[in-house]
Parts: sequence; structure tokens; C-alpha cells
Amino acid sequence: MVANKRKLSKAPAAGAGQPKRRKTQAVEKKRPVSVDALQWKTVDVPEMFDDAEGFFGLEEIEGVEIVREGDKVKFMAAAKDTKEPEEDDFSGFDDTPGDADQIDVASSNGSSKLRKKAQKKAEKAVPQSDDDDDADDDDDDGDDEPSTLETKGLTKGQKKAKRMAKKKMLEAKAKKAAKAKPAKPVPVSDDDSKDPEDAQETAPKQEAKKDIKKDQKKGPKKEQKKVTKPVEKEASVEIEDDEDSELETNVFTAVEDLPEPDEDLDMSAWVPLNLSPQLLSSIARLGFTKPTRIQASAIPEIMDGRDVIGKASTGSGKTLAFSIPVIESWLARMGTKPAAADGKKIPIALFLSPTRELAHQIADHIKELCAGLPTPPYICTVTGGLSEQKQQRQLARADIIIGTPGRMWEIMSAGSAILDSLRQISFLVVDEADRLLKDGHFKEAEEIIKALDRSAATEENEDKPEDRPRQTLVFSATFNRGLQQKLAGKSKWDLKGQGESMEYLLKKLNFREEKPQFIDANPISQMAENLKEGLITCGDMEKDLYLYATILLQPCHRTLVFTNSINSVRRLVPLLQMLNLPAYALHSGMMQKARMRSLERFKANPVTGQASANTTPGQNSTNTILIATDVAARGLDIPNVDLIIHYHVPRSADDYVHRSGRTARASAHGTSVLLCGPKEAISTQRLVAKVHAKKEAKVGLATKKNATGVRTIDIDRKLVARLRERVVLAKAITDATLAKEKGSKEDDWMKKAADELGVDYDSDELEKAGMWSGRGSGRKEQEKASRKLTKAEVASMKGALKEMLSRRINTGVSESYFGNMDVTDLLKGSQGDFLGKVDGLGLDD
Ligand SMILES: Nc1ncnc2c1ncn2[C@@H]1O[C@H](COP(=O)(O)OP(=O)(O)OP(=O)(O)O)[C@@H](O)[C@H]1O
Repeated sequence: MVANKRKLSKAPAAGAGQPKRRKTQAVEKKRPVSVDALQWKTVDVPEMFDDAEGFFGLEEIEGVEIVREGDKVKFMAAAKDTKEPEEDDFSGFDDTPGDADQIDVASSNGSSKLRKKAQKKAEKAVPQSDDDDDADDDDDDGDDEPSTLETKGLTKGQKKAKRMAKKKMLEAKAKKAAKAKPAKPVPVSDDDSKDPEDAQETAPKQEAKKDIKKDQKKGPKKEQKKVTKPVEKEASVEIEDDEDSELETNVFTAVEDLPEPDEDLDMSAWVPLNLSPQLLSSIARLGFTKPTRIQASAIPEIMDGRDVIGKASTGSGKTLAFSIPVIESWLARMGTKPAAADGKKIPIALFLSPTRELAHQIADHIKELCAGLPTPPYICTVTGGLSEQKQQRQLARADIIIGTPGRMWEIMSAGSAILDSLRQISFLVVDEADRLLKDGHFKEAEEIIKALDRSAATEENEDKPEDRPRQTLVFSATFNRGLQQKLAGKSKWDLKGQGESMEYLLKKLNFREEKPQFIDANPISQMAENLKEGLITCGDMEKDLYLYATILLQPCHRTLVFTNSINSVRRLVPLLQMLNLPAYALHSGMMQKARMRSLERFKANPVTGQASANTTPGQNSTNTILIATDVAARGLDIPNVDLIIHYHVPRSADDYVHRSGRTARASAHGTSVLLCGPKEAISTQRLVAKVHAKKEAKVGLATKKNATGVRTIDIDRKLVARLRERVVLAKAITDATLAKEKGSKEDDWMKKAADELGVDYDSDELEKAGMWSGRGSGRKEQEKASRKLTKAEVASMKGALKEMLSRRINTGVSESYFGNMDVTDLLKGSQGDFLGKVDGLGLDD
């Protein structure tokens, strides 16, 4: 009994802070009880299960018998094994069982053994971060279930209604459980070559069915106090009331709860933009005293009704550049055009984003901006991985829609009534346009645009562009150079044979004007102003070692590591965790809930588990590491990321710009380091030179020596060599763990193949016979050797590593590790000491 959709709430300490329970008599006779009256105990879930499809948590229960009567199932427990809430006891609401419970019911005899076994196995198999997950599991597992805290604001009647709804829902589920078959797991890409990013947008229905954390996670205080619904979407009939309250979560912090804007702030730089006093005061609350360059140039054009293509470097405030005019327009139309003739609400804008995380981030950013407005707009995010039905309900009320093309098109193409309203939007915003209009996203984006342009009257002919009510806004930090010239009017559009090139795709956007306004806020450099770039050369097989060394040599930072494959993420996370570093994973093969959890943990302070968005750069309270594919390269605005490591060289110059752009945002400083194998050296220099070419041509720096703009980091190889032993050992342990996991899967596959070939299955024999040899057979050999390590051998290796990590490494402070880059900062206050803290970077202290 392992898989469970329950909320990963920490089991409350007995007695302390718990609601009163009715005294139960110590009667041994068992009687039927409801699922949520049982004394479930939460057990910690190892990090590796973040990727496990359908696996949301572990809970155990003892002493319960499951009795099946026809298609009904009863849980029999002694009174001492139950908790029966009094009127005011709502602790049961934390424990809404999910689909997996149904599987359990159908297959389990009620024993806790299997759960425990699975947990033990998982704990053994995977290195666990010392950063104990408990702290944030309480709230952070993403289930949509309210914590007991959330029920505090309810009236007695509301509480009762909620309990009734829940009871009904559980009864319905238990009934269903008797017939239930185990749910098919969502397929996870094992592709080692490339993260398909959000190509799975339209994919797994099961995934979409799993409701997760509130859209407005980061949302305002008032919202957090709001009542939310239990998670089960399948039980929508039973929990109608709760759905309503869920929809109300799009609530903004009330003006009276917000900090007063600092009256001494000089906001005069915003005056030329002619913004409304309400919005100006909201901007003041955010502390933004002047518009960024792209904001100063784009906002007036958009407010003038122009179609705009905006280009500006990463982290330069493009989100507000396109959002402020949308909100201004929304404020202006408030009260004048609230609904269509049939009474339906018309959204003012549709924003398209290439990734789910970015869509949610844009929504959060706009919510922050609108928090002080007396009546803020209703913002709805429409992305894969979250409940589609919930999004459909929210869409009907939306003023602003922010979506990924896959899910958006899925809903629109289902003949939803939303189509009519969408045809009347005033703004279509395409963020990260060059990404979104390429790489498999365009098909859906094109369909969306076509559907928006189709005449509502005829359903066939397209409206004339000039008759359309909508402005189109397209933004990115990178548009290819030829296109930029064309946009700037230096060259003609020639669409013959363009296929899927950007210009062709931009044309497809059907701008209202023949020539949209092209604004390039950073014509000379694509890179952020305060970004330092470095390159470390190392052997192809030494990247793990150099990754570890680079992270250690830049301590006390939030580090984002980019790889080109999902499998590399899957390998590097446990490796770094084995070395006591708090590493988390982000790639598109993960469940959306796990993606969000990784991001939250990355943003949180590993010591306290608290979000640390307000720490100032350089502050020693953040030490988290995110290992990600390019799904994290675009748009993400995470505070205090000050080191980017390209474990794999990016595939394109634009990817390099965007990955590196996750640091040095707004006016912050940051460093980007490429790890580069000998064979990659020339192509990497070329790739980076491409990014800097314009700037260097402009300032006359294009000498052979410094043409790339990237400094080669003179890392101390002797110091790196001292780290080798621990990395080799950690790698051996991780490889053994991963090989064992993979082994069983592969054996299955081989058995099947042998079956099809009509031969007896014996992997050794087959391999000897050369049936499985060929490309990758060396790696297979290695995997096989790793797999053969016994548990005792792995345990002894772990012990040796622990001992190794507890030993200090002499750093030799007189040596320079990072050339001239950050060596002063590096050694400040920690002369020779920092590597002594390698056993957890102080996290264990
Ligand atoms: N006028 C301003 N003054 C100071 N900070 C600002 C201003 N406008 C936006 N910011 C902040 O700058 C940061 C970067 O903004 P944003 O995410 O919009 O960048 P971007 O240009 O879209 O970057 P990317 O190209 O990476 O998507 C955000 O944290 C935002 O709050």
C-alpha cells in the first residue's frame, strides 16, 4: 500500500496543538469506520519519488481490516485506531484519499507492511538530501487540500457543509474503489537526448486530473487565509460548494492589508507614461521608482493602440512592459464593457507562454501589480499538468488568461463557449515569442490564432485585420538578426520558402497593422549588464568533478545548473545530494506537481525551509541548487540566483543568452560558467562569440584573444584534484543505485524481446552471444558491474564517503581559483575555511 494522493502533511505531534478529540473507549472489537477517521501516519517521501508518476506521498495505517461486501468496502478498526472528530475537529480534512487509495483498497489486506517496505527500499536506494523535506511538505506537496489552518476562518455551518461534502465524496470513492483497477502510470520520457519541454502539454490526461497547489501559491496574504476545496475533482458533484470557494482563490490582497507605498519615493520618472493614479500607486508599492528602458519605450506605444514587437535583454522588465498597458486598458473599460450581449464575460487579454512555470510566474507578477486595486482583474492560468475542468470553470470568469499553447488549444478546440469571448479580446500577448513560435509549439499557437481570427459570424471567413478588436504584442530577448533588420525596416520581408522561420511565423500572427512597431531596447548587447561570463575547460569525463568544484568555489549562492538531457538531470541530482549538496530537479518529464515543488524548494531557504525571496543578493541564507533542462531557461525570475553553470554547452547562442539570463536580473550581479570539454572548445567559443559579436564590433574589442567576451577561468587544478576522490566514490554509489533501478526495467524489456525471438531469457548468455552488444554496450557493462554491488558494499561505500566528507580539504588560500573573477569575495571572511564545510555546506550544523 504505497501510492497515495494524500496531502503530505506532517503527522502532528501527539497532543500539542491538536484539536480536541472525543475520548474513545478502549474497546478491542472492530467496527466499520470511514477512511478519514483512521489514524493515518505520514512517512517521509524520498526525493527520488518526485519523478514517480502518480506517487504523491506515503502514509501508513496499522490494525485495520478491509472487508468487502459486494461492491462495497468497509474499513474495520478498533476505536483506539480511529479519530472521531468533534464538531470543531477538522484534522480529517488533511487526509482526503485519492485514486491510489482505491487501488490500495482493492489490493491490500490493510497491513502497513507494504508501505513500510516501499519506504525502506526507497530510503535505501536513493541518497537523501540532508535538507529535511518535512518542513515544507506540510504545505508544499501541492495538493489542493486545505490545511487545518485554512478551515479556521469558517463558520460552523460552513465547516459542517464541508464535512458533509467530504463524507459523501469519500463514500463515493470507497464504492468506486471496490471496482478500481490500478491507474496506468503516466509515461515518462526516458529520452537521453533532449528534454521535449512542454511538448507534453496536451499529453497525459491522468496528470491533468491531479489537482495541485493553488494557482496563487505565492499569492497575497488574504488569499492564503481563504478557504480552499478538497482535492478530488472526480467528486465534483459532491463538492460543488467547495468548487466555488476554490474559484474565489483568485483574490488579491486587499488595499488595507498592503503596506502603504513609501510616500518619499520619487516616482516622477513614470510621469511621462501617463499612467492612472491607481496603477502608479501599485507600482510604487513594488518599489519600482523608474521604468526600465523597454518599459519606457513600449508602454506608450501599446497604450497608443500599436502592435508591438519588443526586444530587450533578459531580466529587463519585459513582463511589466506588456502587462501595464493591459491593466490600464482593463481599468479604463471597467464599468463600460463588463460583458457580451449574452451576459458572458469577455476577457481583455490572452497571454501565451512557452512553459507552464513561466505562465504561472507571469500570473503572479500581474497579481502583485494589481494587488492594491480596489477591484482587481480575475486572472486565470491555463497550463498542462493541472486540472482542466478547474481551468475551464475559471475561464468563464477570467479577465486575463495566461496559458501554454497546448492546454489552451485543447480547451478551445473542444468547442468550448470560451471561443466566442476570446474572439473579442483586446490583446494577444506572445511572450518568449521566438521560442513559442518554434519547436513544436507553433502548431497549437497557429491554431489558436486562426481560431481567434475566424469571424464569429460566419465561423469560416477571417475578419479583416483592421476590423479586429485586438492588438498583438510580441516580446523576447532574442530575435534572429536577419529578422531584427527586417523589423527595423532595413530589409524587406520575403516570405517565399521561409517555412517555419521566425518572420514567417510572425506574419502568421496577423498583426492589425501592416508594420508593427519594433522596439529594440538593447540593440548592442543581448546579455544583462551585470553578468560575468567564464569558461572552464575540463576532460569530457570530468564534468561531474568540475561541477562539484565550481559549486564549492562559489559558496552561499543559489545555483542553477543546465544540462541538455533529462537523464543527466536524473543522474546529477542524486550525485550532488550524495555529496551533501541540496540539489533539486526540473525537467519536463516530471509531474507538474513535482516541478512546482522543486522550484519552491529551490526558492526556499534550505536551513529554515522558508521562502527567501527577500534576501539580498550575496546573503548567506541561500545554498540551493537546481539542476534543470532548458525548460528552465526562459523567463524564470527567481531571486538571488547568482551562479549559472552550463554543465552541457547550450545548443544555440539564443539558449546561452536565456540560460545565462536567469542571473544578473534587474540590477543584480551574477556569473555564468560554461563547463567545456576539449572537443567542444572551438564550437563553444564560436557560439559565445556570436552572442557578443555586435557589442565587440561596436566598441572595437574584436581582437582574436578576447573576441568571445568570455573569460577562461583559471581554476586551481590542484584543488580540484583533491576533490576527485569523493566525487568518484559518490558517483559509484549513485551509479549503483540508478543501475539497480534501471536494471529491473531493462530485464523486463529483455525478457520480452527474448520471448519475441523465441529464445530462452538469460541476459548473460544473450550478451555473450552478442545479441545486446553494439553501441552503448560499454556503458551497459559498467551498469551491470554497478548493479552487482551488494547492499552491504554500497553501505560500506556510503560510510567511507561520509567519513571523507567530514574531513577538511586544504584549500591553500594563496592560490587563485577563479582567476580574477570572484576570488576576493570567495575568500572574504572564510579564508581556507569554506571547504571544511563541504559536509553539507553548513546545513547540518
Ligand atoms: N521598473 C522596474 N524597476 C525595478 N525592477 C523591475 C522593474 N520592472 C520589473 N522589475 C523586476 O525585474 C525583474 C525581471 O523582470 P522580468 O521577469 O519581467 O524580466 P524579462 O525582461 O521578462 O526577462 P526574461 O527575458 O528573462 O524573461 C523582476 O523581478 C521584476 O519584478
